[in-house]
Amino acid sequence: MHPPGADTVLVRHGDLNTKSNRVKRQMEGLLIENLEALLEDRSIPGEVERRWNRPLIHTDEDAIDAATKAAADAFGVVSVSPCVTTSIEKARILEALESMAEACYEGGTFAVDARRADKTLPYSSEDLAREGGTAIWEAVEDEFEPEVDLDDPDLTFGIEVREDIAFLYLETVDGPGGLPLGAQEPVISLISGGIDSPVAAYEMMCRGSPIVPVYVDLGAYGGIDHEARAMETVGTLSRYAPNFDMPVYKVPGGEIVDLLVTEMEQGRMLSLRRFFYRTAEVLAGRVDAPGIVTGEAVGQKSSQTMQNLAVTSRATTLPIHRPLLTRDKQEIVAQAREIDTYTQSTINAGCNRVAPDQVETNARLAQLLEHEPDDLLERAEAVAADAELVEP
Ligand SMILES: Nc1ncnc2c1ncn2[C@@H]1O[C@H](COP(=O)(O)OP(=O)(O)OP(=O)(O)O)[C@@H](O)[C@H]1O
Repeated sequence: MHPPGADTVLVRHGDLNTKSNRVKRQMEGLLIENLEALLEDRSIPGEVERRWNRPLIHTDEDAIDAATKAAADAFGVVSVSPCVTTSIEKARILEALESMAEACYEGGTFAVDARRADKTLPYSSEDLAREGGTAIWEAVEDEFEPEVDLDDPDLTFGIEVREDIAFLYLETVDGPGGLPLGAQEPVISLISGGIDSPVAAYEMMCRGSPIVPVYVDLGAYGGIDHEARAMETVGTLSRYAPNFDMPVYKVPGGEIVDLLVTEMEQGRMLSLRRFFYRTAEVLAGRVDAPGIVTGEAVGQKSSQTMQNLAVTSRATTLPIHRPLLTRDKQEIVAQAREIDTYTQSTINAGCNRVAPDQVETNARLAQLLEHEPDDLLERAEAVAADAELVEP
């Protein structure tokens, strides 16, 4: 809930505070560009201002909720609050609290959470909290029986006093945290369109790495819905980063999958992963990406046992990042719902089964190479060269 008249979004970032001043300023600049792009993409009126170390979005009350949501979608943002602002005079702050209480308090417990940046002010945070609490109480006591609960209040009146302006708010919306997108090098993101890989890609974006999505077309083993699923999830991810182009490299993998299915029984799924990684490595060279990200998690599938991951990873010299490595499926599903990729990921893609009846859970590279087509990785390089770029 925003207070009446709210026209400013206070944006808080976390990890940037551990950086040197120079890096911090550079990353704040990126965050501001990303916030501006999100506002523009969603047609939300607003100006982003860099003040102290907090970006502020100035907008109008009609757009405040949409601006709050957009800011909470920006990577690097820890939390945001839609605020009214006043001068830093204590009397003005108390008046604003009274008005907020009259308009928004509907009974139940409340608390005041006050902070001030300037320690030379003639009042302390405790003064503000105590006197603010009294002001709120007196504003509503005729109509309600107000009760203060500092541990688990129904409504928190937030006050943040900076050098020359005070922000007042009733709501703090969590952002994804991490670093602003663009703060790190890009990463090749192997996207199948299933539940896991879009979440893994999102996690890398959250650490500042733009993703370069790669989808391997499985030919007769995939199908039109399989591809649509992958493209749509990338489309959803790109809405978090409208100022970053995210065309998908579509790799024609049908012939190779067919070859693996007809020529290999034991270890087929592992060779398929090796094919994916080598393809990703070739494309990484093209876009100067120093790593690959996948949605794999230890033990989630037979191809993802510790031993199998060790063997498949040998197909590339690039690091393979697996942000979901230790996550439970339930947790991944919950995150997919939160970031809005779940529905697309669960479209029935009707793909034909590539997995053999007998799965390998404890592969050794030497044995796998005995069964794998000799030229698999060269073939992977050739099809990667034929990849076409598709807009999601
Ligand atoms: N057709 C594909 N194109 C590109 N990458 C793929 C494709 N299929 C799988 N991958 C990549 O390989 C990883 C492992 O795939 P696999 O199907 O074994 O696992 P998964 O855990 O079900 O992943 P997902 O839910 O993302 O499909 C995926 O997370 C993804 O990064």
